[in-house]
Amino acid sequence: MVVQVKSSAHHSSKTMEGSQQKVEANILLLGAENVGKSALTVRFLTRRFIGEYGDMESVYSHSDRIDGREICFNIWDSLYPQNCATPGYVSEEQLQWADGFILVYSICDRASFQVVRQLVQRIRQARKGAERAAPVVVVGNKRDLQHRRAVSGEEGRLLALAADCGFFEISAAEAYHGVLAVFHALLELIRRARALKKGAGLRGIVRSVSAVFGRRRTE
Ligand SMILES: Nc1nc2c(ncn2[C@@H]2O[C@H](COP(=O)(O)OP(=O)(O)OP(=O)(O)O)[C@@H](O)[C@H]2O)c(=O)[nH]1
Repeated sequence: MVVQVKSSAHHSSKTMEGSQQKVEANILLLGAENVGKSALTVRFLTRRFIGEYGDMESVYSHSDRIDGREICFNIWDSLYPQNCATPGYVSEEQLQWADGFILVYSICDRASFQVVRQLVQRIRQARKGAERAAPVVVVGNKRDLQHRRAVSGEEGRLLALAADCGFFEISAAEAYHGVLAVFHALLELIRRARALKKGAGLRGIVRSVSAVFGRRRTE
């Protein structure tokens, strides 16, 4: 697989959490064709919506200062394989690379929602037995197209809740702030997962999702 690196930033070294060193987060965007993965990525990187994005698979690096700390986002804007025979396909390389996942569907496209459902299962299965569940945020994009809605907000929310994922409905076309919230929420989940890595396991990441998304759980 050919992946373009769109900046000079390093992609391999993960710096230490808990110090003032730069924090690096590898974020993988997955989802069916045409759901707006590139639109989300470009919105986050440039604050702009440009309309047409081509079909290049790319990794971008983007540094930002959040809460006084420098964060380097490495963002892999993937292409879903055409005529894919494996539902919810994610390559081993992608699973190994990613610290966190943004799974995108279009609220106008029920088939794309099913792809996200399969992707959630695949990611959860792949990390089964790992000491922590992978941080995942599910995104219903194209919220501006209400008249063409095919997936309710409730369905998206339930899917995310059932799999302990974050959830947002946004419009990459209309606004920057929803896109920013998606990346920042995933970063927070990644940071908490790293902090909990030693010992807390799945219970810890479930609590993290609850904390970041304000969900109350009975134990
Ligand atoms: N109305 C509307 N259109 C959007 C939105 N986000 C993306 N689009 C449009 O949807 C189309 C597909 O967007 P892309 O970002 O290329 O989607 P993608 O998931 O990267 O597509 P692939 O490259 O095929 O995987 C483009 O025409 C975008 O302009 C949105 O929030 N609202």
